Amino acid sequence: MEETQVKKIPNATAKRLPLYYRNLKFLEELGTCRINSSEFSKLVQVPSATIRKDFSHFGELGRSGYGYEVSYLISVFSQTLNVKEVTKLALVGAGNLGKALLKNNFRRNDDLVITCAFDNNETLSGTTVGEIPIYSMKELTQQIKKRKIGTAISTVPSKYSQNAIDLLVNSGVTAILNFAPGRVKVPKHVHVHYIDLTTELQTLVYFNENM
Ligand SMILES: NC(=O)c1ccc[n+]([C@@H]2O[C@H](COP(=O)([O-])OP(=O)(O)OC[C@H]3O[C@@H](n4cnc5c(N)ncnc54)[C@H](O)[C@@H]3O)[C@@H](O)[C@H]2O)c1
Repeated sequence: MEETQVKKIPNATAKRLPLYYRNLKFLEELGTCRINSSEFSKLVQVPSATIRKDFSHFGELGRSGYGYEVSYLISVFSQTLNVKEVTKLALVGAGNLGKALLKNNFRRNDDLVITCAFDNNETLSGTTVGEIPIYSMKELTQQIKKRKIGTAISTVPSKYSQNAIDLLVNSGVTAILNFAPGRVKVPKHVHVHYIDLTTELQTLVYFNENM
């Protein structure tokens, strides 16, 4: 996100920020993407002119006639309030590598957390790794939507990963970290990053032997 030009915020505005933030998170939970100042005014019980004035201290946050993007307001206000936005992730393919990632669960990074996993091996469904539940693939769409997850990790072997990734994409996931080397097809709005440990190691060995 671009740095927003924030001037010194008046105390009265700063005091209202937590109220705005709490209600924006509430709107986000409801799936509201955009809101104008008069709608927001009814929710927070602050005059819309005050809201517009308050928001103006953070630069150009919205457009007249269009309103404000809820997610953008949240990201700007969370910086000022120093609130950490946690990215919730899903994992598909709870095999050897998948379980290792679930056990680790980015414990050194508070901003990333795997909250659920999926596997087509029915014997894994209903089990947990630490506190992370493993669901069957039949439950994937419902869980991803309910948890509002946009980013997933796939540790499904290449041979089967297209199926798993199609289901993720059809459930609303737009960013995927794929540990299987086989290339998958996704729509343009979806980003896939590949982590190929074999290639990384071969490159390392090459440099070790030739440099
Ligand atoms: N294990 C490692 O150290 C390691 C390291 C680097 C890369 N990889 C790559 O990661 C991938 C997984 O490796 P692994 O060792 O964990 O394999 P694994 O066989 O232990 O696990 C794969 C899991 O995927 C599940 N699965 C298969 N098809 C599925 C589908 N269509 N939908 C949902 N789940 C499905 C299986 O039930 C299984 O639990 C491979 O492509 C491998 O090359 C593994």
